[in-house]
Amino acid sequence: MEYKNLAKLYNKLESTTKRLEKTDIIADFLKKTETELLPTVTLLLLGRVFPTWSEEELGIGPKLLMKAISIVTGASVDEIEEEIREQGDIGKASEVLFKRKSQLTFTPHPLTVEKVYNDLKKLAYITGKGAQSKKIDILIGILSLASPIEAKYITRTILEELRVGAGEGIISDAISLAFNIDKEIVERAYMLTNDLGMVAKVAKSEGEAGLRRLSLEPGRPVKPMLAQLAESIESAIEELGEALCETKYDGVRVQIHRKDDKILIFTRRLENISNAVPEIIKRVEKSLPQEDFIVEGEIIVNIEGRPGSFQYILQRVKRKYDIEEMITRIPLTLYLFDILYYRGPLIDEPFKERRKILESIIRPIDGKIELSRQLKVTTENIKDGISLFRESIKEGHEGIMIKDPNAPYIPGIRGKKMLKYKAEPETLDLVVIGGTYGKGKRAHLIGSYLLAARDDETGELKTVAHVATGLDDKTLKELTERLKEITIEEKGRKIRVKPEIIIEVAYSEIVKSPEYESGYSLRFPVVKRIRDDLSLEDVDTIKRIESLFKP
Ligand SMILES: Nc1ncnc2c1ncn2[C@@H]1O[C@H](COP(=O)(O)OP(=O)(O)OP(=O)(O)O)[C@@H](O)[C@H]1O
Repeated sequence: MEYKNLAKLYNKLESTTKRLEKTDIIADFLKKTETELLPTVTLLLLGRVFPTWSEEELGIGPKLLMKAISIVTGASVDEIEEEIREQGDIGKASEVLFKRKSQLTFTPHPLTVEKVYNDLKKLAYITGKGAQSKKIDILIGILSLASPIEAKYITRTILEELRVGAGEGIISDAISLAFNIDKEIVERAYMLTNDLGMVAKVAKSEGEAGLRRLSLEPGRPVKPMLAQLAESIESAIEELGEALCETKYDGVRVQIHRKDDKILIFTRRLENISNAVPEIIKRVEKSLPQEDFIVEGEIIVNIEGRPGSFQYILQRVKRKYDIEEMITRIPLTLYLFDILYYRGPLIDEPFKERRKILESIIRPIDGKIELSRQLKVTTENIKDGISLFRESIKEGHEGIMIKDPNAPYIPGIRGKKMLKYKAEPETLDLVVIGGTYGKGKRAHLIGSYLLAARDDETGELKTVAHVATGLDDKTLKELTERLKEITIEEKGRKIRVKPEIIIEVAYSEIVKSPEYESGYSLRFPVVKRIRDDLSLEDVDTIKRIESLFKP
């Protein structure tokens, strides 16, 4: 397929903000796409080259891309930066620069979707000496064949900021419309496989029956079921009638898969961290059966029997070297709390049954791999739930989870079947999209950060607040360096950055505000921590902010 067709599709999508129109446009396109190409087209529509759970990353920053654009168009890097400032993003700037160039040159070969996709994929595998120049060569190879409109979307794809407002929800609806299959069936197939490309392909080639056959598979991570905040322990238990309450451990959520002899550990953003925590793999091997399974739990830092700070755990899961040393320096405990697969999928089983299965197959190892502490609480013994909360806090944990014993496991959904109650007030996970350099002595530091939330409908990022408190000087320096790397626009003291750093913020109150694109803002926002364990998809949505807003 010619890439021109995809570029035209992106352009059409950008010209409307209406969800239904976008769905129609995509459905039409998917119908016309050959079956084999559907997985590629679906990924590119999402603005990605690799699925979210893949370990591969494009790894191209704005600076490298600008260099390639400069070579292809003849414009200097300063001119490109100027154009980005003027147009507001690298895509539009490239379109303008390529238009200027194309008045001088003539493109002989049309670019194909396959070429763009395959060449971009190659970028992830180039490492070592001379990597930068090899990467530039590939970028030049693609861009020198691109027309202005193609350049607009290729550059945006490379920087992972496609901005055409086609999120997973819209694409899932479009698949249902294109191939005339019930929305719920498409959604469920996506929920179980986590692969919209495969869903599109099966929908087209095998229809509804094919989608119904798709299921959970050990080795392929699924999105975790998320929790809502409980107003109070009492109200949560009264609403559920009966609940299974558990200690809420503050670490990293992991989904552990055993497929044949291989054990894989994924984080909540479905990142594969198996190599970083070999001791956990060994313990899982020892204490769970030698059969395929998917279990879930929380890994926490255990300093002589007390939970250690969340920041330590990030040092462990992000680590790529000196792992053996880290095992003794930062010891970990795994608490298992759910099971999704064992001798077949279990997600439709009620939680109490899943827990029984988990209990029946695990051989706990004290302080190394354990079951989450759990207690059955009904309206008759609410005080026991409250005691569990108090004890958990006293021991240094975060609070408790309050779970519906009869609920199935619903991947990727934040619902009322699993509630959390914490000692500290709720926080928001927001992405940094800009910043402001300080003045005087602090002119070299970015001291204030512009934060955005996600629009659930379109996937667009919308501003919510500036935050300037809560960071120590060391973190401020580190963050400044990281933001410099991903700066895409600079105007005076203000910068715009590629959205990738996620910050957890506490606040005193959510208020309505016309000043920010989301329509809301935060009073007294304070940075709690940097959440390198989250991805853009985990950024809180405007809907969530709305639900936390108390008029
Ligand atoms: N016993 C437990 N059962 C379920 N989840 C638990 C348990 N202990 C700790 N957790 C953690 O609590 C999280 C549930 O809260 P939520 O789904 O809202 O995630 P979150 O957005 O990361 O919230 P938070 O920032 O409060 O952890 C789970 O993702 C998991 O990481």
